Amino acid sequence: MSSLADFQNEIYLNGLGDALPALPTDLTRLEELAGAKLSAQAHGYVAGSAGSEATARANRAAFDRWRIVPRMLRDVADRDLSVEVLGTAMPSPVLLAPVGVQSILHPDGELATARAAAAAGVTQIVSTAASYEIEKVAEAAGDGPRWYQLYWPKDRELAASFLARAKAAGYSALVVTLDTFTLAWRPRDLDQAYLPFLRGIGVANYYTDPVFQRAVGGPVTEENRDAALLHWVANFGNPSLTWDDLAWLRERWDGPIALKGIQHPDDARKAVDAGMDGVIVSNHGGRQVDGAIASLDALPAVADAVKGRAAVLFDSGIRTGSDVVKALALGADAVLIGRAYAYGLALGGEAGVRHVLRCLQADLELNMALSGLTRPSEIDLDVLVRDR
Ligand SMILES: Cc1cc2nc3c(=O)[nH]c(=O)nc-3n(C[C@H](O)[C@H](O)[C@H](O)COP(=O)(O)O)c2cc1C
Ligand SMILES: O=C(O)C(=O)c1ccccc1
Repeated sequence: MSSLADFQNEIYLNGLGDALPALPTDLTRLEELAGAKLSAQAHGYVAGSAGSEATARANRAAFDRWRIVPRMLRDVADRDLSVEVLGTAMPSPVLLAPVGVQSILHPDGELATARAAAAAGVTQIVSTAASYEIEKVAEAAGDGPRWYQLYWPKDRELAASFLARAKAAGYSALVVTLDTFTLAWRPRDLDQAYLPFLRGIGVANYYTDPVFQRAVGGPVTEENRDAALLHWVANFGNPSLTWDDLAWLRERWDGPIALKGIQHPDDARKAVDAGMDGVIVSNHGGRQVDGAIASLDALPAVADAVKGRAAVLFDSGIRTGSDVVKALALGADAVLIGRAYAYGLALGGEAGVRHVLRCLQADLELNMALSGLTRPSEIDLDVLVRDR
């Protein structure tokens, strides 16, 4: 019996703002509140997307074109939202997407997120561009489930070092992000000439790495700081990678691997052919290709192409429980949230992320139960109609 929905009664009985953070329970309202709290630069970085932000808007609009058709009298008393994805047990089909540079949101950054995720048993995907070293994030997570997200650097030795460190620190699965070998045209950041890395945020996992240090002639200090930054810029991404390069990765990581940024069914098939265990249907929250298809619209064809052969995860635009139901109905096994928890972190640190997780999971369970659904495995296309 799931207890994720108990949060609803807890709020009614005790209220928000006493023991619980006084944050809205409608997670779509967090962005605006975070805007009032964060610097214009940090808010622009997180809330912003690529170009005219057409894809970011399309991501949200796509959810609105589907409607859930609730079913009655189905005995939904016994509910269980738990799933297992890539060998990891989860209380619900919700994970925390890799979000780098979290110290621009809150001084405790990924450490606060790790504590909140671990307390909920929710899987945190930790970015190569985290503001804290992945070993320290792992320590904050304790027994909490964690996956590692690789930004595949040009230097193969550095990539190998990242993988070895992630393995040693207990990250159980690998997520390889393909859609961001370089940052897109992002007007909000360009207009403010703002990049976290130029301020030394998001480079901790590079600067403390022995392979990186060898390349810049020792530990990064005041003296070689500019050289280190140039080396980071030159190495962050590799635009010349092809599908053939995945064999190298497959040989060096013995756990599950998922490719993030898949939008075309042929790419999903190629991922399976290359021995990958999962795909993450994502357009990076609209932050990369402006004018790209809404991620939800890309999901059904990708799921059709590989379902049963690979885990299908989804992100870009998830804000509510009904969004999760729709993504699962359209073929996802689980979803990732990005900005939703990033704003929680900005507004309330660890408690803010915990709040977001509790709200989203309670909303999801109630939405499912009231629709006649007790388990994620019951959610399929029959649950939805296209809104005309
Ligand atoms: C501030 C910010 C930083 C991000 N950093 C990373 C990252 O380091 N690695 C990565 O794979 N994706 C990164 N993403 C993309 C997220 O993993 C995810 O794909 C996206 O946020 C999903 O869309 P949503 O924000 O609408 O949930 C980032 C997103 C944001 C908003
Ligand atoms: O901003 C992003 O979307 C992103 O993915 C990223 C890339 C490098 C470092 C930090 C975040």
